Amino acid sequence: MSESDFDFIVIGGGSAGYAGAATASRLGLKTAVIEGGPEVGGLCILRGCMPSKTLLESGHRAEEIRHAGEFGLRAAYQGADGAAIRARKRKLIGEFADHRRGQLENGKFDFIRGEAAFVDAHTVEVRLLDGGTRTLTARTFLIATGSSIQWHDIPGLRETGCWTSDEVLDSEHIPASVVLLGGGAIALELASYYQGIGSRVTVIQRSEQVLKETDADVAEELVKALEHRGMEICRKTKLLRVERVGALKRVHFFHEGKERSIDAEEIVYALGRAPAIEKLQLARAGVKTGHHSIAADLHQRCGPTHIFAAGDVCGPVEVVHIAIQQAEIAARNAARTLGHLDGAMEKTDYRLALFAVFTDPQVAAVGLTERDARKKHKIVVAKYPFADHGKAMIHGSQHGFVKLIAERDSQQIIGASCIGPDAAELIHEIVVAMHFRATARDLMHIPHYHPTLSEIWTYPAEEIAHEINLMPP
Ligand SMILES: Cc1cc2nc3c(=O)[nH]c(=O)nc-3n(C[C@H](O)[C@H](O)[C@H](O)COP(=O)(O)OP(=O)(O)OC[C@H]3O[C@@H](n4cnc5c(N)ncnc54)[C@H](O)[C@@H]3O)c2cc1C
Ligand SMILES: NC(=O)c1ccc[n+]([C@@H]2O[C@H](COP(=O)([O-])OP(=O)(O)OC[C@H]3O[C@@H](n4cnc5c(N)ncnc54)[C@H](O)[C@@H]3O)[C@@H](O)[C@H]2O)c1
Repeated sequence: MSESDFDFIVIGGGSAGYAGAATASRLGLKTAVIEGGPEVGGLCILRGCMPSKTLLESGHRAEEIRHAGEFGLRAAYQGADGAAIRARKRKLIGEFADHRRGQLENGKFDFIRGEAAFVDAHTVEVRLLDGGTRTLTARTFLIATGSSIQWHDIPGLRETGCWTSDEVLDSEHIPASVVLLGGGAIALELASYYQGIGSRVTVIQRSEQVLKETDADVAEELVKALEHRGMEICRKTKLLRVERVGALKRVHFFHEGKERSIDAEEIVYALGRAPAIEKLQLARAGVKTGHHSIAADLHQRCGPTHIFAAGDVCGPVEVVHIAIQQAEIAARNAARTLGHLDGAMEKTDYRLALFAVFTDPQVAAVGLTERDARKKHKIVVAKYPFADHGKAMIHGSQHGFVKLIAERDSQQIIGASCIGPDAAELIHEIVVAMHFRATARDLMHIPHYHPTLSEIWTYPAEEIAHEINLMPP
């Protein structure tokens, strides 16, 4: 059966897909969302941000209990109850997923459960989850199919078995020892959780720097802080093979010029994710792909002018707020293409790109890294350590710093990083400042309550203002 006449079909009902559909239907576009997963909710809710942050909260609280003595309190950490941690996670995720299902089924657009593939540039065929197929046509499309785990060939891994973030997030068993493969956000957040609740944790990262998205000094400080908590982080490694040895799993790798091996109860594979495009038959629609990903332009178009993409499926940054921003822009640009909205086509603006990692301590950054800023601008950079900041000292924080980057001529803040307590919250002050194109001097003059963690930003702001010679003598 062929049905016609959608203005906007969204493939994928995750964060990007829902945001795109909600925007399009508000603009009066006849919209359908096609969701092919067995569960409704998308990665963020079901197996990404929300479950991982729920677990991390338990790890963080365990760490606080361990430090109770420092604050004059008698408390002893007696271990974690994996079943209770999972039950809390399942309850919260169930509520978030129910809410998302309600939003998708509220009748503002058609919500179709099935897996879509292009037949041609205006037609998709949907293999319905409850059997049969449907053929749908539309004048514009949004591809928002997200990502899946990218498997690298590591000898012995398949036979030995391993966990991915999916298993970690839904297991009631807490392994006594864990080896995490990879040094990205997923590996380090899960490592931080396990370290917190008391597992012995080793991280094996290929290159020298963990968290490639950040500056080297930030990544280095994170390694120092995590190692201080007792974690082993091996960098500049080459994975060789994996095998089972009795009840344990053994990872062989090159490190510091020699072959080493580490035994652990479980291996957690976190070597990256890849765009989920293999089932979409993109060539039939003329969609541009590059290096196994969809090549979307700043209008979120990906080849044909009526096909847009948003979220993990196209990158360049695989985080939720960017997925939502791209999808909303794509929906508005689709409405413009169809004459439902006036004005020039919008472009996605990455000036305020944000990144946060919820390790203990947290890492967060906005705008340009120092590495990229140096390539493009004349800059002034200032840092201030939490170890020298009154409220952070009261807080018991020993590690971390804030870093502010300003463009020398315009004096505008063009980037910032923070590693330390509540970094993912603290960074938002700089997001707002950068949104209004504030200078370091503006930031220095904005009132900050004392004593707060937030007032730490005024120190690098003051240093930059001095250095740019804006301060009165
Ligand atoms: C462990 C983990 C922790 C994370 N933590 C954070 C965090 O703290 N903060 C943050 O910002 N980001 C985090 N992320 C990343 C974040 O989850 C993703 O960037 C975001 O969820 C991507 O949204 P999306 O809409 O692009 O994709 P998804 O939410 O994956 O949605 C894609 C949807 O498309 C469906 N689909 C796929 N193919 C088809 C098809 N052919 N037909 C129909 N439907 C299809 C899928 O079933 C899925 O529901 C984390 C990721 C992981 C794995
Ligand atoms: N807090 C957050 O916002 C958050 C949390 C989790 C995930 N995410 C998103 O999910 C996506 C996937 O995260 P990820 O951590 O899986 O991927 P990633 O690509 O960020 O990290 C993978 C890491 O594995 C390393 N690696 C690759 N091959 C290796 C090998 N053979 N040996 C050792 N190390 C190797 C890489 O150098 C890299 O550090 C990211 O894009 C991230 O943005 C975001």
